Amino acid sequence: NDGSVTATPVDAYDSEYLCPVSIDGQILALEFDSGSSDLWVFSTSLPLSQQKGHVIFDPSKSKNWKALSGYTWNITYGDKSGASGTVGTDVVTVGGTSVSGQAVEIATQVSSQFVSDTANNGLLGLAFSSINTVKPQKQKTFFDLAKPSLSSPVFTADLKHHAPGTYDFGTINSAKYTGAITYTNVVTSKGFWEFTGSGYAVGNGSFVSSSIDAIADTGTTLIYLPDAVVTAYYQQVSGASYDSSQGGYTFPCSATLPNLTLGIGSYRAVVPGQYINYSPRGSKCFGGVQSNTGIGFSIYGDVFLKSQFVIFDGSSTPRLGFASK
Ligand SMILES: O[C@H](COCc1ccccc1F)CN1CCCC1
Repeated sequence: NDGSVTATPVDAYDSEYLCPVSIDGQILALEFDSGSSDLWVFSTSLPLSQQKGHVIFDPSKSKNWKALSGYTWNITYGDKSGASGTVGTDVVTVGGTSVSGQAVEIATQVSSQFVSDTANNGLLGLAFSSINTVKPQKQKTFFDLAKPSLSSPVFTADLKHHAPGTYDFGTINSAKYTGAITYTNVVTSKGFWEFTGSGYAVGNGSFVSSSIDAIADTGTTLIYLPDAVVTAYYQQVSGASYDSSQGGYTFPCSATLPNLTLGIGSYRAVVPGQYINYSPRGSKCFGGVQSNTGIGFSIYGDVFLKSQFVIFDGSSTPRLGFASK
């Protein structure tokens, strides 16, 4: 049974998007993350100080809860945030899509970034199950468990700028995009939705062909690209500079930002310049495009994804589809 769920920006900067998820009737707002593969929740097993302000899952109140004795999980994300705990299974419903036997990872410890982000009550991972962190046996993602019941083994992301969007499971809603969908192959060896971009253009400048190894990551806020692209971009922004104290490129908040075009095959995905004015930071504004140095690949995060209609095709040959909207 196909489903559709609203993805609501957590703040005025679209720093993350949260979706309501039902765990045997207990509804929590979770961050859908195509860059990881664990479904974990704030729980009654956390210290009270870490529970404060969050919606808490209480397994003792769930009729369908089955503890997995001796199973544990421990995850560290790219931004060094993390969480860990124990595991059970339960019935998990997202929009109209319900799965039973879903591994629900109960947090017994979460890092300070999660404690302070009180709108976020956990994550629903949508990357490949190969990178699920549960031991002694890794567990399947919601998408993997839902696939057999979906009309087609896909989910789509229609995130929006400063507005609620949707994740759909099982169907590609042609009312949500314009023109043709361009598909590109995915490499799953790192467990991510990883693909090769074909190049970039800054503003009305000419397109530069170059292979960009990237992942499509709904759990990452910004776009992280090779230095050559990032310097070329901010050269077109008057007053822009790399500010090591802020950890990235900043510019005067009054600056006019050029569009950034990112190639996917022959398709040209246009990120509006205004999406790249991410947020005020100190006396300047912080850029939505930053360097991928230290990450090992590029990340097409929410600043990019919200400019597109994106198909995550989980068929036997996984691929990503992109269309304008
Ligand atoms: O940790 C991510 C952002 O990390 C970016 C990233 C992704 C993949 C590899 C290396 C990286 F730096 C954001 N969190 C994910 C879940 C909560 C927020």
